[in-house]
Amino acid sequence: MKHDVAEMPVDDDIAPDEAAPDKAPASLIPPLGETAVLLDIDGTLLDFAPTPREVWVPPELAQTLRLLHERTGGALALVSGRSLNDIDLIFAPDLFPAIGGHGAEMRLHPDSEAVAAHAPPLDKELKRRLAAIAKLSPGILLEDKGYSLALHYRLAPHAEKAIYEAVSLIRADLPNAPIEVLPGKSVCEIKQAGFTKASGVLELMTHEPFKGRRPFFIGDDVTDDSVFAIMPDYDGLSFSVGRRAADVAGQFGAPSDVRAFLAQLLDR
Ligand SMILES: O=P(O)(O)OC[C@H]1O[C@H](O[C@H]2O[C@H](CO)[C@@H](O)[C@H](O)[C@H]2O)[C@H](O)[C@@H](O)[C@@H]1O
Repeated sequence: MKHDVAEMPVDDDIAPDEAAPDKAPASLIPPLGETAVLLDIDGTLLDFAPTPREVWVPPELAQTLRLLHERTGGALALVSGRSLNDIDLIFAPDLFPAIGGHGAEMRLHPDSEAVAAHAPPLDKELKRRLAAIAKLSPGILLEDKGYSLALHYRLAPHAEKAIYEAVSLIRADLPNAPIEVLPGKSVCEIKQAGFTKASGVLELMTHEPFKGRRPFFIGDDVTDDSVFAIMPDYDGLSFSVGRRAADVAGQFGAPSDVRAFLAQLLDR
């Protein structure tokens, strides 16, 4: 069966575009007191790991994020497909402002509760049917975020086609269900419709301390494209990682380059 273009999985081994600069000059970024720093997590700040729980936050990165958060007056946010709960476990003991679940959740200050939970949980019966897809092969991992379910196949790459076919069949049975399929890097995620990372950022930017600042966003995945597209609305900038995306001011080769760039912003 042919995948819908919008549902095609994403290759995370795409070679960086040789014609594009492989680094973003720190001089493009306004002084930190005027900037909002918006950062995707997996594949941008952190190297990919075989499973979602195996990622590692280098201590130098944690320190860089703490200092950037402080020097921007709190205007640093993680913008992730992960749930807020998961983000907090990964970066523990640090807490940062964050948009989680591709825009389903948002927290403006490290010590505040989530101010927006835009998504109801996925229908239980639907979730059961989707979860059964994991039985197609050993190595397929389920990640349940409540408002979405992710089927990870990094450990079972041969199962990619079968997963997308099984998801398509379930969707065909439920043409009116308010859900969408989000292809990611070695993951197929089925989420409630009606929110994206961009809708999360649009809301975030209406609140202090983000309001009125010039943001920059760094991301690697197709789910980050929606945020790249809205940065010009704020006179902001976007940078991609590992690929040349539309609307970006530059690109990084790998997460290690992003980490070095962020540290460099503190030295100016
Ligand atoms: O928006 P992001 O912060 O980039 O999050 C995207 C997804 O990241 C996680 O999955 C990905 O990273 C895992 C760890 O490296 C990797 O094993 C997996 O193959 C990747 O798809 C996370 O588990 C998802 O919930 C996020 O949506």
